Amino acid sequence: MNCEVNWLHQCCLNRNTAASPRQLVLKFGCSRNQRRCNCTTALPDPSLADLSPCFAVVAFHLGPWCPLTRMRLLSPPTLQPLWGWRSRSERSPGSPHLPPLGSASPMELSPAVGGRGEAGLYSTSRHWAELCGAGGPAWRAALALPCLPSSSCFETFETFQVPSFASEIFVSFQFRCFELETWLKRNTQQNFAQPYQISGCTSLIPEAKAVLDLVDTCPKHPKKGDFPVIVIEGLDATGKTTVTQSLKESLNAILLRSPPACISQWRKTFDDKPNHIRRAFYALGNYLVALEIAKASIESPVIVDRYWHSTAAYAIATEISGKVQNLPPEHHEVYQWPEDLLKPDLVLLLTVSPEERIRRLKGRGLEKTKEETELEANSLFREKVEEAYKRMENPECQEVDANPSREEVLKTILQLIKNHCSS
Ligand SMILES: Nc1ncnc2c1ncn2[C@@H]1O[C@H](COP(=O)(O)OP(=O)(O)OP(=O)(O)O)[C@@H](O)[C@H]1O
Ligand SMILES: Nc1ccn([C@H]2C[C@H](O)[C@@H](COP(=O)(O)O)O2)c(=O)n1
Repeated sequence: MNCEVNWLHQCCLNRNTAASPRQLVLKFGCSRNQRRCNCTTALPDPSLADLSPCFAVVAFHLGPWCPLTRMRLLSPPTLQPLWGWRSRSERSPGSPHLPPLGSASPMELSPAVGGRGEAGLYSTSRHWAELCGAGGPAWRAALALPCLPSSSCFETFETFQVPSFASEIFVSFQFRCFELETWLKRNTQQNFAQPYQISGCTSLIPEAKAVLDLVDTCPKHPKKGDFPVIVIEGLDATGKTTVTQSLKESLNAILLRSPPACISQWRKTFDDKPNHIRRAFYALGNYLVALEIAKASIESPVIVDRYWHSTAAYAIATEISGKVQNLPPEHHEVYQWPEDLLKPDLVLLLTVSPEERIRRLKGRGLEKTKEETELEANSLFREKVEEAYKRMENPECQEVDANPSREEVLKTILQLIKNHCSS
């Protein structure tokens, strides 16, 4: 089964989509007062997110003198690659200089005030993860002059003269995305969807092959049996494990979880990979658990601890920066269930107040995952995950107030199941 996770590209929707549909804007400016240069990138076109694996790089060509201090700037070669970008979610090991895509942040050019510059857009025929895989600063080495113009790795798309600070103006370079896309395709022979498929990284991550081999053994479109399939969703520590265990006993049900046991030994490996690869793993996990659901639901009711909605809600919340309002609008296709994935009969979303969740997390005292730490620290992220859950459609998530006692929550859920599944 070639389970693509291309839909996740949609999660890379940028807030400014409507404003400027197909333009990539790089804005450079120098300010005498601030004594530093700024570079702002905006990536208003979601389809451009596909290009990020062949990420573009802006290099800054510093002039030799600072007119303010009359000090010599950097010694030649003066072309200093200072900026790169990639998918917003990908963190760059070893590169504190690469802020998340779409964010505005000062370039580290303080000592170079006044330098005339040259900005360039470059591409790489290699995937970001591959460049970073070597231990972090590999991308820097790959960018360093004189390899830029001649490198097989990087090619120049276009370069621009950036005026000196004295003009105190900001310059915008607008690349027409269509041209950029065409150019990159021609020059890199990349299929942009490829890096988003787990198959694209089997040479980098041996476990990916093992996961794909397993998925290949799955029949396509497995059918659900006659017994109900109930999924329990929610943020961590909302009580999913507690509820699913109790439901198992009360309903004499089979309890499954996604990702399923057959791939859980590789979970740690993928949790440490760039987000899109990690997500591909979880997406495949859902397809594998679907097979288990199909078999189990022939024999008895099935309870599933997390399923597709988890993968989608966390992915959307990770990819969308800023406020909850930046989430794709309701009914957007990112909230739709994948056509080829077995659908459950009922999805229940456990919600608890932030205070109660923290109480429960503390009470549990287990080792936290990277994301759990983020969830704890970042209430905005948590809100976005929960809001994304609530926007899911077909099947939607039915919210359950899980603040009350274990017994009360179980009673509510059993009643919901009875109402839903007996009709
Ligand atoms: N209704 C409840 N009232 C009080 N405490 C609860 C309730 N439900 C669960 N807990 C406690 O809260 C903690 C978290 O519960 P649980 O492990 O079931 O959450 P979870 O959603 O499965 O978490 P995760 O997704 O991180 O595995 C546990 O210590 C559990 O005993
Ligand atoms: N089907 C799934 C299951 C889990 N995830 C991700 C979402 C979170 O990052 C993390 C939570 O898992 P837990 O600690 O509750 O086991 O795993 C997913 O994307 N898809």
